[in-house]
This record gives sequence, C-alpha cells and structure tokens, in this order.
Amino acid sequence: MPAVVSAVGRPAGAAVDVAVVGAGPAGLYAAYYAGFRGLSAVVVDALDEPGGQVSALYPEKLLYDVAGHPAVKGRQLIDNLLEQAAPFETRYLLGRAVVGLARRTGGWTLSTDDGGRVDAGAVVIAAGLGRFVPRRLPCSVPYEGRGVAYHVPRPEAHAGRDVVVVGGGDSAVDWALALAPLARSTTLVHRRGTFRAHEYSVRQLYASAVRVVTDAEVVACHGAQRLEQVQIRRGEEVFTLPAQALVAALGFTSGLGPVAEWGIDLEHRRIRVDRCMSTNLPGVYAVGDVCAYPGRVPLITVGFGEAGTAVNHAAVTLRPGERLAPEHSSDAFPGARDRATVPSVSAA
Ligand SMILES: Cc1cc2nc3c(=O)[nH]c(=O)nc-3n(C[C@H](O)[C@H](O)[C@H](O)COP(=O)(O)OP(=O)(O)OC[C@H]3O[C@@H](n4cnc5c(N)ncnc54)[C@H](O)[C@@H]3O)c2cc1C
Repeated sequence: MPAVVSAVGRPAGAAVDVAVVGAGPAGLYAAYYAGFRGLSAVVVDALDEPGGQVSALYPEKLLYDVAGHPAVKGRQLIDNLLEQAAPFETRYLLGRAVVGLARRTGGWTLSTDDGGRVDAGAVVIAAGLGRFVPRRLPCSVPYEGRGVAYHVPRPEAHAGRDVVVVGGGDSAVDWALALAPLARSTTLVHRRGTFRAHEYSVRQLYASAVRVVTDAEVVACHGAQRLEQVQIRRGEEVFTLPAQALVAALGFTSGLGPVAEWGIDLEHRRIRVDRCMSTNLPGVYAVGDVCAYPGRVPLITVGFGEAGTAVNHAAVTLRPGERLAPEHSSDAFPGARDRATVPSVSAA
C-alpha cells in the first residue's frame, strides 16, 4: 500500500485547488481526478485509515461489481485507488473531522475538529454516510489504542498475537477468519447463539481454527500498559483468556453531523446536487453516497463517475478557459510528474 501519512494536529498549509471531504472510494477517486486535471488536492477524513465504508466495514470481502475488476478485495481496491492518485501531490489529512465550511475570497475554508483549516478553491464533499462512530464495548474503552481497536485494516499487524474479536455480524466473522491464519490464537465472542453474518462465512468460521464462544460476553479487560487479558462470562462460568488485541466489531453509527449545518440543500439526509454534481453553494460539489438526485444507485462505480464529473466541472470553474472534457488519459497524462520516479503519497 502506498504510504498514507496522517498529519493530525498539524496545520494544512497553503491553499489548494480542491479540498475533498472524505477518503472513501469516491473521495479517493476525486483526489486522483484533481491530480489528473493538474489541480492540487487535500483529502480530509475523520478516520485514521483511508477507504471509508470499504476499509471500516468490509476490507476482507471480495467485490465483484467494480468496473474493470472481475473480483477485488475491499482492501486491495483502496490500495489501488491510493496508488492511482500517488503520482500527484495529494495530501491526506487523516484522523480529523471537517466541522465547518465558510466562504472566503476565491473559495472556501474548511475547519477541522483539531483547530486546523484548509483553504481551497473548490470543495468536493464525499462524506458517504457521514462520520462513523464505533459502538464501544464499555469495559474495553480504557484500552483504546493500547490493544483495543474497532476495525482491522491490516490483519498482518496481529501476527503472533492472541486476538479476541467481539461481535456477531459480517465484520466480526470476516475479521476472525482473516486473523486466524496469522494470530497465535483467535477467539470470537458473541453474546447470542447464532450469527447475523453471511451463511457461507459462518460455515467457514466453524471449519476454521477460530475458537467460537457464543452466548457469552467480554466483561473485563486487564493489563498494565497495554491489554493483556480479557475476562469472559458465559452463563455462570467466568474465564480469562490472554489477549494482546481485542477487536470490538459491534458496528458503527453514522450521521452527516456538521455537514448538515453548512447551509447546503439536503434531501433525506443527503446532499442535493444537479447534473454537474454541484450543490446550491458555488464551487461546492457532492459525490458518492452522500449525494442525492433522482434515481441514484449507491454503488462504488457510480461514485467514481460522479467524482470525475464534479472535478471536471471544478476545473472549469477554477480555471475559466479550460475545457470541460479532459484529455484522454491514454493520450496524455497532464499534471503528473514522471510516473517512474515519483514516490507514493506525499505527507501533509
Ligand atoms: C457490507 C457492505 C458491502 C458493500 N458491498 C458493495 C459492493 O459489493 N459493491 C459496491 O459498489 N458497493 C458496496 N457497498 C457500498 C459501498 O461501500 C459504498 O457505496 C461506498 O463506500 C460509498 O463510498 P463514498 O466514498 O461515497 O463514502 P464512504 O465509503 O461512506 O466514505 C465516506 C468517508 O467520509 C468520511 N467523513 C464523513 N463525514 C466527514 C467529516 N465531517 N469530516 C471528515 N471525514 C468525514 C467518513 O469517515 C468516511 O471515511 C457495500 C457497503 C457495505 C456496508
């Protein structure tokens, strides 16, 4: 995967042409497209990892309906999108939420929840379902970042560890299956007797090395500096397992949050756009699952097309005289430095 640098706590720097809110598939493709059109771009996401729903909810699943990919793992698709944007000077500001949008001369200023700001000529909102907030397992909260996590972007990071996954849905089962070949031990704890996950995955689960503990709950976490053990209660029985990692796969809540307060026209908690992907605010576009127009279908491939449309229109707005239709990428590669010599994604 190209190196994506989180710049939490650092100012975003000089004005850019395009600020993208959200590093899901639509936002990442908007960043690529900005580079392709010779525009500088910053992508801001509240999550520490790029990839939006794909990374947070199903990085290990295969997708079969993304154009040009007969089958691609969620994680691989996001890596590919990052690699595609890598020749350009895209900056990724991860782990910070955009909380404000204010007009300024020549564009817009985004403010972030760490007190930072990004000045941009145009804004592409690719906020999907909004900010994801993980459902927490109360007893594990003190160990957040010290062994307790809410998703598994890189299963390899858990190699050789004792891992306890908590939950009964697709993410919990998928992650347990992905971790089992790598971890020293993998235990899946679910408070009910049956799983909500896909039937095929559940069959794989019971055939795997994962220790499955149903009708049970993690009731305590212990450890000095980091997580070392978890206590599990199953009926009257209470037992302790070694655990250097606990993955609380209890789902996420999501909501548009501050985006709804920026004076943008909304429709059923989505941002209303026209055929150019423009919102009612000049120079502010919306793409991907966050946008609404009659007949929209919430698919990744659709979001890619919308991102291209929005950035091409932004290019014309930012640089009057430019053509709306881009050159064919097969004929020219405008805006990029020499592909062969360029490192991956640059830091903020
Ligand atoms: C289990 C599952 C399986 C799926 N399978 C498929 C499939 O096979 N094929 C397919 O086409 N689609 C599939 N989808 C749908 C697909 O994942 C979504 O359509 C796609 O992720 C939408 O992309 P997006 O970039 O618009 O938004 P998202 O992926 O939702 O990303 C939005 C990003 O914006 C960030 N954000 C939101 N608000 C802010 C803010 N204020 N500040 C900073 N960051 C913010 C969020 O943190 C998030 O990272 C599936 C979805 C799920 C849940």
